Amino acid sequence: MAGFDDLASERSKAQFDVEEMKVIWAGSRHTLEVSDRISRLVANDPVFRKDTRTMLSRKDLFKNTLRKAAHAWKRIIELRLSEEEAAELRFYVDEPAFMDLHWGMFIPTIKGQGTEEQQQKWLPLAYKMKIIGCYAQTELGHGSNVQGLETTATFDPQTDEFIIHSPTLTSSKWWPGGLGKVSTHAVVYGRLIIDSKDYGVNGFIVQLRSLDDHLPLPGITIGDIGMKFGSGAYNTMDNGVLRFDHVRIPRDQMLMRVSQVTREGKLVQSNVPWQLVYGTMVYVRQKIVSDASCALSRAVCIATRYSAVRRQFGLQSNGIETQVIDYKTQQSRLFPLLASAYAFRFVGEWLKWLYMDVNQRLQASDFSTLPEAHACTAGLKSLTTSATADGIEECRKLCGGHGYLCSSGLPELFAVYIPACTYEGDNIVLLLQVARFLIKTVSQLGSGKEPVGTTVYMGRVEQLMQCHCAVQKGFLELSADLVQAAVAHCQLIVVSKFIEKLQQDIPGKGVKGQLEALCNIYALFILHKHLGDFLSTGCITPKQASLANAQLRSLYSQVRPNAIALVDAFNYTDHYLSSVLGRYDGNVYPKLYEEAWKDPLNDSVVPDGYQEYIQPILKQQLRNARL
Ligand SMILES: CCCCCCCCCC/C=C\CCCCCCCCCC(=O)SCCNC(=O)CCNC(=O)[C@H](O)C(C)(C)COP(=O)(O)OP(=O)(O)OC[C@H]1O[C@@H](n2cnc3c(N)ncnc32)[C@H](O)[C@@H]1OP(=O)(O)O
Ligand SMILES: Cc1cc2nc3c(=O)[nH]c(=O)nc-3n(C[C@H](O)[C@H](O)[C@H](O)COP(=O)(O)OP(=O)(O)OC[C@H]3O[C@@H](n4cnc5c(N)ncnc54)[C@H](O)[C@@H]3O)c2cc1C
Repeated sequence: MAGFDDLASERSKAQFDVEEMKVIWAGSRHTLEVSDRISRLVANDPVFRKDTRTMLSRKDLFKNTLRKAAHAWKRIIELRLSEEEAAELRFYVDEPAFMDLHWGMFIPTIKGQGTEEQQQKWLPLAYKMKIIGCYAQTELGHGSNVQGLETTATFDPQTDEFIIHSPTLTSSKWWPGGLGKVSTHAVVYGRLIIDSKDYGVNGFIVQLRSLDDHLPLPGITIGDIGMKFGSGAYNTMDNGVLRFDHVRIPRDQMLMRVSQVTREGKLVQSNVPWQLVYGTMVYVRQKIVSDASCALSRAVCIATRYSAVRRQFGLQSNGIETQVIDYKTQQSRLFPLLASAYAFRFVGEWLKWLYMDVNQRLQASDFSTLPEAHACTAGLKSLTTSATADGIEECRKLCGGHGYLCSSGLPELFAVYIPACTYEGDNIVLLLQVARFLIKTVSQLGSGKEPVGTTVYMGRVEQLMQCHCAVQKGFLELSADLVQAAVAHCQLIVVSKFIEKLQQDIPGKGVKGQLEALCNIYALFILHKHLGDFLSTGCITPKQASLANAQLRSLYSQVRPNAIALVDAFNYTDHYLSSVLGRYDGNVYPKLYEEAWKDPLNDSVVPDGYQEYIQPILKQQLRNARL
């Protein structure tokens, strides 16, 4: 079989130990073992099939999502899976659902912003799934501007309660995942009001639905906000709308690690920075960076395997056409994405360490690295999600027409992924946060502090910042330029962390050599993409730019024989890839043909509606012709 032989031949060319690269990609032998075992568990369970998703109605799609979530939970209990294994199971089930927000936001918020007593009360309920929570911050009128939220939480000293209320239409909670149909509770962000004084935004635990009949509690109006982009995609998630009509909660349901309200209605600030109220967003942003490397690697795996199977033009002496992966244009589009997937994987590993380090410091009341953690998580979330969304679309185009079929897996992957550029912080708004951090850093440079990083990339950031700061105009006036400097800063971090990864012990024949090539491809590709910055800031000369481009082309030739092995190292099952084009065996054409006939439109030879609407036209034309 053509495709199968092509991939088998490609795999025989590998110049490095793929099994060792699998360990590097997974992070450790243990993580690889868990990931491999759980991915196969999911792939072999018929309940977790994904091929019907785009053909179901919204209600059937959502019911099936609930069925999968219940089955996942049952398997977690039956098999006594650890939280690590359960998270892997959620990853390979590969379907946005309320569980993401319950485990990924509701629980971390209580852990990060609740007192010890509040954690002891609420976490056991949440861990045992006796309650299901969501993160209700965004409103119809405000998402980026958290300090602009309108929901109120007014303290009533008479009854020792907070009154939660939606004073305007725009104060309706809007978007929270899991809110629309499933969650029984929410962490609700609202304005703390005591004696008519507004003390800004805090988090409050509010029960939304009865634990008996799941009906909304008194004063609660709640529902789904409607269909979103694509047919399957994120429509497995019940993003919801929620309004409060003077709903009362006990005082002890305000999350009080950052600020406390006493029985007398006095606000007491604890010794932690108020920004901890934003702490969950930092946590999720660092997870989103890891998710970006997964989504991009998935698209690159599909496009790389297909590029090795697809032959077009270029008849060779043996009468066979040329593999499209051999075209330099295909390589110049595909290999930087392959390098980016590895780069984002390693910067995601570092960011996870940074987040854990910040949290350990917080335990010791050391808040010194919180600003850097915010800037890094915000900036890298923005950079990696934008590059990944664009990269998935590029992979679709790299697969030609077949990339546009749902059976390629790429349209669905794109539709599910692209909200990552918006949720957890609009990417431009987050880059502006990085710009603010850079301005502060540059202003401190006079105090003898030296920036660290690779010379050319560091010089680009410094020069971009100096130019902008030197102009001494207002932040808003310069914001479009400052975003450019923020991107440069984040790209510096990605390159630096890739270089640091290469300085670690990397076992396996040829593994380090391949990673060095990918690191150089990423660095030179970004340099080429932003050549104007590097030249205008004098970081490199035109001659150096030309040499860099030549080196990039040479690196593509170095990666070419290893491309299939480099994507095999992601160790994705065909079930997870869910792509006829990205099959491990390369058996593309027979499977494409087979998939086509599964479409419901082919259930009947003559389609519904033909006799009713089209045949009369033809008959009328025939009658006219005889007249
Ligand atoms: C056993 C079973 C297990 C089953 C397994 C399941 C496992 C599942 C795991 C899944 C894990 C994760 C899921 C990943 C997928 C996620 C799915 C989608 C989720 C989407 C959720 C959301 O979208 S939630 C809402 C997000 N909203 C935002 O991000 C809002 C963006 N806006 C802001 O962040 C802020 O408003 C702002 C930063 C833009 C502005 O802040 P502000 O208005 O306060 O003004 P300033 O800019 O002046 O900031 C004031 C100072 O505060 C500092 N700051 C700001 N933000 C932070 C922060 N986050 N942390 C720390 N510090 C911050 C800022 O720097 C200023 O400081 P100074 O300069 O010193 O004054
Ligand atoms: C799929 C999905 C899931 C979500 N899940 C949740 C959830 O579980 N919980 C939750 O609370 N929220 C959730 N959200 C909401 C999400 O967090 C917000 O949509 C996001 O924070 C962006 O805010 P916004 O929608 O108000 O956009 P806006 O901020 O209104 O952005 C609109 C445009 O204005 C620009 N803009 C805004 N402010 C500035 C500025 N200061 N300077 C320059 N440009 C600016 C933006 O760049 C953008 O181009 C979800 C959203 C999506 C799409």
